[in-house]
Amino acid sequence: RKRQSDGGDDLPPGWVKRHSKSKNRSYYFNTENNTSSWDRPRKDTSGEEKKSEQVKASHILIKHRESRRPSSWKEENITRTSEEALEKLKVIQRQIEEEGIESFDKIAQEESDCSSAKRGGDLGYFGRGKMQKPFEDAAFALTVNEMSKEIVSTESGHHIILRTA
Ligand SMILES: Cn1nc(-c2ccccc2)cc1C(=O)N[C@H](Cc1nc2ccccc2[nH]1)C(=O)O
Repeated sequence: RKRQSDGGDDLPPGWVKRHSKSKNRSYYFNTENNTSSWDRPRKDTSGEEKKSEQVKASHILIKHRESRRPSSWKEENITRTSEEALEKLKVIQRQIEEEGIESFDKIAQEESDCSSAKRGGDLGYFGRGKMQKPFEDAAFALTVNEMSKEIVSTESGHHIILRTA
């Protein structure tokens, strides 16, 4: 039997690449339903098997001088350093841990440098591919009503995240 030259690693499940002696060319055979095709079957890219899952999250963002946009509703020109922003967010995080998760909304309104502050930091629902990757990965790793233990850093600054749905 001919070894699969391409390893068949990007063929959909069940499909193997074979060689037709009579036609002297490759063809594809599906060992699950015994169908064959001259054309290489494509992986299902409709994404139906990809989870179209969404999460809902709120966050508190503290920006710094190297933030992508070092300005916010709170401060026209943000000059604190990244380290100072981190320290400021750690204090906020401890305050929420002491006061309880229900204080997140109020504290976000007062402290967050994101324009979502006016909504208690609520960003609404989002799927993968929408937010900056470190933020997305952290948000999708949380369970509902869980607040990120680690501070998450993106090009916008430093965040704490609360997943709400
Ligand atoms: C993603 N997003 N949603 C809102 C928002 C949502 C609801 C109501 C008002 C604003 C603001 C933003 C946004 O990007 N804000 C940026 C800051 C920022 N950068 C982020 C990176 C990841 C997640 C949220 C983030 N927010 C800004 O104000 O400079």
